[in-house]
Amino acid sequence: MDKLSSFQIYKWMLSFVTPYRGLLILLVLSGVVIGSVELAFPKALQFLIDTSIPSGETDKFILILIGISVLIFLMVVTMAYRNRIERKLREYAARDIQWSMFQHLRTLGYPYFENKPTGDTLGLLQSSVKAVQEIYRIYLPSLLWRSIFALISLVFMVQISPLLTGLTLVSFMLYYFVGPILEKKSSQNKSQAYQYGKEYDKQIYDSVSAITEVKAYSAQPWIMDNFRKVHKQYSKQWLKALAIFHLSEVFRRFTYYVGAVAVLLYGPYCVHNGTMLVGELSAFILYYFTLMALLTAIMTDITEQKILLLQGERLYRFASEVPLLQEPDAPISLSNRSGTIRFEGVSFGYPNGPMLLDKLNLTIHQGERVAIVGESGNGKTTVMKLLSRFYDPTEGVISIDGIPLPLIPQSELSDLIGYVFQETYLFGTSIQENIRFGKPDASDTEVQEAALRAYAHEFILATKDGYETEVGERGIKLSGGQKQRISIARMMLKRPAIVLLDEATSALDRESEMRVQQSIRELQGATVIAVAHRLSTIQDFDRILVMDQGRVVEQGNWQDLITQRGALYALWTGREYMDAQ
Ligand SMILES: Nc1ncnc2c1ncn2[C@@H]1O[C@H](COP(=O)(O)OP(=O)(O)OP(=O)(O)O)[C@@H](O)[C@H]1O
Repeated sequence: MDKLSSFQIYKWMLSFVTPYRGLLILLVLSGVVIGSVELAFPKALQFLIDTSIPSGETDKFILILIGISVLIFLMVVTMAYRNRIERKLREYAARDIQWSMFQHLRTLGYPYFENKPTGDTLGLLQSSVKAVQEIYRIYLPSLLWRSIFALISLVFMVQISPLLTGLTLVSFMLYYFVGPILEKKSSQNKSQAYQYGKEYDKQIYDSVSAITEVKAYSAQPWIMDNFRKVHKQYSKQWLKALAIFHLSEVFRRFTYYVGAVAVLLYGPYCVHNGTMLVGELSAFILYYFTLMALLTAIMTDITEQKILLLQGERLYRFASEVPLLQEPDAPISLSNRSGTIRFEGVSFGYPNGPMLLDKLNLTIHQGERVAIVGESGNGKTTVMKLLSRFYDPTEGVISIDGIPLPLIPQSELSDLIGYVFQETYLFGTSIQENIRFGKPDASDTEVQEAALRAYAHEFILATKDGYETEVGERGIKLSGGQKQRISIARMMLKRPAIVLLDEATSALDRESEMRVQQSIRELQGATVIAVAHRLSTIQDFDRILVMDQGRVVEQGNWQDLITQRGALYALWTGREYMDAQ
């Protein structure tokens, strides 16, 4: 993995602020106004001690006080204005980064989700985004105003005594010789602690999402044991990181007071030899303490931001992740027609995996009903995934109506295809909403018609609230067969031109399965491609493809292939017993 500099990451994080540079400029200007007024007080004190008191010119001092009162009023108004623009700036940037990450996640597509644990992605979109948002909400505004105040204080200090200013800054610079070493050590330890924290988040996610398995296997002690181990490492690492962090804090304070002692020793000497007035020294000391408080706070901000940079780096890497599948530059529209599907010399292997499909050639005509059969794990589902363009082939071309898939807009392809997956995912909402997912603008009647055709209507009516029944998280309150029928109803509602059924009826009883098969048969003009292990369900398909080792080794209708006594016959006789069950 390339090493990224903090500057690179910080620049990227700040890019979410640049669209609001107008607000940023206003924020800086208001900071200058507020800082100048606030820091005028030591100057007024200096005038009082050096000029007003010795000369007895109280009129002038009263005039100055009136002037300061006007400025204070101006400052209070500016403060209210500054708070408003600061709020806008930080909330806009925080909103934009969250939205941008979410949008990016969508473009990454299927391969990303299949290869990244969900816990990781959730952690990224929740904790990392939140951490980076703190930069806009806390650190950036405070760094801005602290830097402005520090600069103004420094200007006043130099104006009073450049020599004394140089002397105090030397003590501050002392921190830089030792501070960065401690800070680096601290952030390395915190980085390690974050890694353990990530692992901890992942374990929490896994234990919640696999609650059924945990219960069924009485795995609670095992889970708790793992938790304890990771949590122990996590808290130990944090304690270590914090210890080093506090050591650097102590050292910073030490340098702070070294400077103060230098001012207290050298300042009176300057007054004594007449190079400085008492009022000037008093004002200088006030400016010095203000400046040091600001500089040390800036240092703390920078150190704390460094820790957030680790989260920023995770997000930056995520944002730089190039989608495996790109939208076409010059798309060709299919206009919702399907046509002939062709696989020409298609080879494919999953990233970092062995080759699965080996120069596969396949033609499926519009309206044809084709079943793909074969031993488990030999690539049947993969053929469906490639046709849906979840992945691109390593070699060869897949086309619909002569147009290669990469040239078809992804949204059109999704509209064209209705995929009923091996595992049904239901959202934790009502049955109705879960079916409507297939066509968001469908009427209630359309939803019910789709449910009827998926042979789901009757069981839905038998549930407590009918179509309004909540299915629980991931549909936990429904049986496997019920979930499958809802998933089929979704597809029926969508009425796609190409229907992909991956073991879509495997959890149904015989009667439900026959009814659903009949409805699928009635899908006018649709091309149907089905993967099935229960061979009895595909006997009336127009064509059966038998796959072995990434190739189609046999194809034809049921009768011909069984008579031929080849690969299908071998599968059939091997599975007769299973089918009879
Ligand atoms: N996302 C993935 N990353 C890596 N390997 C994968 C991925 N998905 C599937 N595989 C592997 O690819 C091979 C083929 O999987 P596929 O799901 O296409 O088989 P299948 O013929 O449909 O199996 P089954 O009949 O059991 O559903 C399997 O060995 C599987 O482990």
